[in-house]
Amino acid sequence: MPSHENAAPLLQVQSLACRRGGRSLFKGLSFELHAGQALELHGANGSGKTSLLRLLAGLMPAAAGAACWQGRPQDVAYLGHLNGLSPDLSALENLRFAQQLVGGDTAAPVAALQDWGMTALATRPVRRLSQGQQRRVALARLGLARQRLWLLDEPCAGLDDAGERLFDARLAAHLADGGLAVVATHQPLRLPADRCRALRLGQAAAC
Ligand SMILES: Nc1ncnc2c1ncn2[C@@H]1O[C@H](COP(=O)(O)OP(=O)(O)OP(=O)(O)O)[C@@H](O)[C@H]1O
Repeated sequence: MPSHENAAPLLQVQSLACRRGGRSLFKGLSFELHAGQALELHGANGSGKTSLLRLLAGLMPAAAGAACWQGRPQDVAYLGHLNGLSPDLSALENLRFAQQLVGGDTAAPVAALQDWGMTALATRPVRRLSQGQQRRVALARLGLARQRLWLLDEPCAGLDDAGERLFDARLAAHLADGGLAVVATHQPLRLPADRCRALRLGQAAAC
């Protein structure tokens, strides 16, 4: 990263190994990420992208090696395949609940839903939103806590073209603000080359 290249990396992964179901998914995995950088994770179904994100989020233990985050633990946001929204609450109620947990600007949930083109649907129960609309709500919530490290699993799943462009803009702004991201994706991220690196995990689709 131009302005952060000489700074110490904020995320350091050293010789990381992961086993699931008695099988080795990867081992000897090492990389570093600086402020303003994203790492895109590629690989076949079952190659271990979600597992790596869960390791980085501290949701499962590594078989060997270490992932060291230099920031505060609460500065890490994980968005998995599931959106983690309360289906009986509206989009706005979900975001207001999330905002109350972190404090800060009480107007932010309304603004976040507006940013994601969800104003007209803000008061509809989440269970009555489409998959793509629910993903938009989850991504709108992601920006509320202003966590520095984003761990995202197929963030654009279900999004239409306009939604993907919104995601591109939000991710670029997050990185420009000194944030970091590790993103499992089957599509290349549309980021400037100096912002983004790629890592491909081993083949495992039929394992
Ligand atoms: N709870 C579990 N217990 C045991 N093995 C699991 C569990 N969850 C996943 N696995 C196995 O771990 C391997 C890696 O799964 P993972 O979800 O990390 O892959 P992925 O690269 O994210 O796949 P996809 O592209 O399909 O989302 C798979 O072979 C899967 O069968």
